[in-house]
Amino acid sequence: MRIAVPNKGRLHEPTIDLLERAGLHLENGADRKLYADTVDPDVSVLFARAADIPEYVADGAADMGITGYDQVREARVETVAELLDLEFGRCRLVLAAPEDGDIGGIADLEGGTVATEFPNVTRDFFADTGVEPDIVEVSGATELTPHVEMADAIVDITSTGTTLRMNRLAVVEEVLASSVRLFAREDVLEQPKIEEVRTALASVVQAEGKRYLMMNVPEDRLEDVRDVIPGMGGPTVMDIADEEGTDASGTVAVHVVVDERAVFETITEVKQAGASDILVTEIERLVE
Ligand SMILES: Nc1ncnc2c1ncn2[C@@H]1O[C@H](COP(=O)(O)OP(=O)(O)OP(=O)(O)O)[C@@H](O)[C@H]1O
Ligand SMILES: O=P(O)(O)OC[C@H]1O[C@H](OP(=O)(O)OP(=O)(O)O)[C@H](O)[C@@H]1O
Ligand SMILES: [Mg+2]
Repeated sequence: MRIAVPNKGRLHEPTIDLLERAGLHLENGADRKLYADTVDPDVSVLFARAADIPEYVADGAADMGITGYDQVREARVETVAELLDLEFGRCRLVLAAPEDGDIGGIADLEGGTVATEFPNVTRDFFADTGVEPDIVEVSGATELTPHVEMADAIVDITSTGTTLRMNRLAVVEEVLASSVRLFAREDVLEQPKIEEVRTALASVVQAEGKRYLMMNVPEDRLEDVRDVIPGMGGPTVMDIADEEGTDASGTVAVHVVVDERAVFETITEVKQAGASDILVTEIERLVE
């Protein structure tokens, strides 16, 4: 089983990091080779350009792929299926035009020109609108084209909006929302390894933004503590043995997974409800 992953650019590092955290440590691949092995003898990695990955998977050079949804859509591959949203590399493809120009809406582009690195996505977008501008494919610096009379508008990636602003361009319409996805070729979907890899990566995504809380609670305050815990699926409650090894301590240990954003409030509330010795830890993986 081979996974194609970005060889450079902004998706490379986070993708490698995700594989590592999922337990798929890379081996023999640190020196910018084309392939790397992983600790799992049945899983190897192929490094490719983010834009080429969907095609590599469709053609059989790899079985699974990790790249932006925008690239999957642009490649128009029909034989791959999405398995998982990896929830990083979030960005939008937008139709944008000069702030002070005459393009205020899609209709203003009839007979006009749109420059983009994503001609297929752009064509599909306009096909639904009934407006038919010329589409010019460029391979970078798309934001400059409206200022050198090459195009009336562009379809390009934005996330913080800085690049658009710097080039005095304003969003006319959103074309596509993207994030990085795990996908596989349809003819290998039934292979058990695919599900193993999906589960491992999903466990990392699941753990992101979650914290593990442990605390001691007097048995007679347990209900009060339980009432203020927002945990997923309810807390785990365990007896604590006292010095003689019997469980007569009257105290229980409560463990719970909570959303990172709820940690601060939860600590205050469980403390008021009688909990003590509260411990907060990160979660590496969470297999559901
Ligand atoms: N500003 C951004 N914020 C978030 N995600 C982005 C941003 N720019 C690009 N991406 C995502 O990363 C993918 C690859 O972009 P990146 O810039 O890393 O590669 P690239 O420009 O194709 O690299 P290269 O051309 O050097 O191979 C995009 O298809 C998109 O999914
Ligand atoms: O909304 P922003 O946060 O400004 O991000 C948008 C920019 O990010 C990407 O470029 P990147 O930085 O990857 O450079 P590249 O053109 O070399 O790929 C994209 O092509 C935009 O130009
Ligand atoms: Mg880029």
